[in-house]
Amino acid sequence: MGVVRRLLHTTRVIRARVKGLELDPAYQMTCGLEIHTQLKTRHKLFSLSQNRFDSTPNSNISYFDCGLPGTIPKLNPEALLLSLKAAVAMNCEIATMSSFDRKHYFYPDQPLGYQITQQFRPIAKEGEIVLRRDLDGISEEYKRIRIKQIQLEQDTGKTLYDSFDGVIRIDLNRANIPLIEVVTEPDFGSLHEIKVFVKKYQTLVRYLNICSGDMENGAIRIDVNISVNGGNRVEIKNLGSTSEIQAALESEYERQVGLLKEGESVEQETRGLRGDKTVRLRSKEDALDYRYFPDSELPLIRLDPGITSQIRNTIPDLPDDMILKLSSAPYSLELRHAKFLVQNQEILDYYMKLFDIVVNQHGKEVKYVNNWLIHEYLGAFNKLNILMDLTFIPPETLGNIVTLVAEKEISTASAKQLVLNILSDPSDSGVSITELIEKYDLGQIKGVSSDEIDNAVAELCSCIAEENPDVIKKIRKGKKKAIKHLIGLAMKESQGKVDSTLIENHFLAIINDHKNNGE
Ligand SMILES: Nc1ncnc2c1ncn2[C@@H]1O[C@H](COP(=O)(O)OP(=O)(O)OP(=O)(O)O)[C@@H](O)[C@H]1O
Ligand SMILES: [Mg+2]
Ligand SMILES: [Mg+2]
Repeated sequence: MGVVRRLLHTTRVIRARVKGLELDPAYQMTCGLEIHTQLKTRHKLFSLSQNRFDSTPNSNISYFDCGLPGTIPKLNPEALLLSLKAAVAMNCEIATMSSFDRKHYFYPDQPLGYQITQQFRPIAKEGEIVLRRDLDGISEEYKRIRIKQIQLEQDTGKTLYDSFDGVIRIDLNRANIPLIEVVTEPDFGSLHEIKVFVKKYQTLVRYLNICSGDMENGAIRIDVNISVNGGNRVEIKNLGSTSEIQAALESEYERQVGLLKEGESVEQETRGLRGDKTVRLRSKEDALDYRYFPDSELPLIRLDPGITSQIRNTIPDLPDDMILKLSSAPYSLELRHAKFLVQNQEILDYYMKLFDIVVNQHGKEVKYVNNWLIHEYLGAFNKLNILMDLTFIPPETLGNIVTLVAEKEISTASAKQLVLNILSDPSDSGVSITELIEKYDLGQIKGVSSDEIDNAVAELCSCIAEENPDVIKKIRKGKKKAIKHLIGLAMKESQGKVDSTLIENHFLAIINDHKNNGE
């Protein structure tokens, strides 16, 4: 449902998102991001516990996740593979030799007393994500956001502060879930660029099946670093939505500009977002404070020098290439629809199958595929207010229906009705289309000559026109869209069995006639 709403209201949502932080040209803002991304593996990073976010607290843990002495980490190769896919997709240089380090700090949800991460030799560095005016709506033609590095690391557990009457509880289900931390260079100059980047990053990781991409359950969490006019950077930790990023940037930019206007300097520190204001958590630790040192229990990761091209062969066209491909021939989708499909893999797969059936196998025009999938089928879920589930009408069945429409075996109105009927009555799902057409009496009128149909439609249309003189007047005065109302009435009377273009032509003739008569 959500996706359909998102599609049908795209322009409105984008407009709402663009407004925000107003920058003072005398105070230039510079930002960089650290993006913690949970990898979609079956198991955790260094143990065999399951990687899921929806279990009862402390039910998905092993001795290693709890930090019990004597347990030893073993790297999950699936996590390594996903981090490499991310690296290749961001055009990074993959390290043929990387290693793990311990980052020491005390926190109750991190029982080992350190986090295993990659401080000295990360898995990948020096990549980029390119923002584009045509696809991302930025003001410059291209804007390159450099990726400084990608490191593979463990997530921590969760400290639960609320709901226990002043008692703090710890849930270790999240401890040791694999993450990549993607660190950008400080290349962002506006909130809009950050929002566009985050959206693009989310699409990329979802599309490659690296991460669920859901910010609402913490699969992506972002630290924003911000400085003004070359001053110290302040890091705002753990932002879980674009609106939190917006609030953090607005509040922090205003705070730093305020300090500079008073002639004071900005201290390098770590802050958090409370409500819509940033608050100080601590002064920024130096690498020294963490006592980083190599993890002696984990061997080096050595990779074949040909690894980049091997991984590249396993990943499909990247989202931008796919969007460009879908918005040109033979697919010819509107740009916003192409983007929507790339953001929703399941619908994209469905589209490709439907395209194959309707265009390749039955030789019909692509407009039938584009219109029937996006407006009619997806729109029908919206209309009936039911959760989107593409299995209701498999692509083969919708392909059949669409082909029948293209061949004028059934009218558009009948086919729309058929789609709605199948969605409203799931027992129809298994029944053949021919039987359904019969069951609902939706076929075109057979055994009657086209002249006879034409005469009947002419009569019907003039009756309707006579009963609705106000509408006819409106149309004559230039409100051309009002003709839809008349067509709707005629379709209803004819139970959708007559082609709507035929009805429209008759009404146009009547309207012109009225005009000619000077009425
Ligand atoms: N002058 C600056 N203004 C704003 N952001 C900056 C500036 N210089 C660096 N940054 C950003 O600060 C971030 C530094 O992240 P990095 O992970 O390298 O170090 P860290 O924050 O010290 O480490 P961690 O928080 O992981 O312990 C990057 O996103 C980078 O783009
Ligand atoms: Mg970092
Ligand atoms: Mg940081």
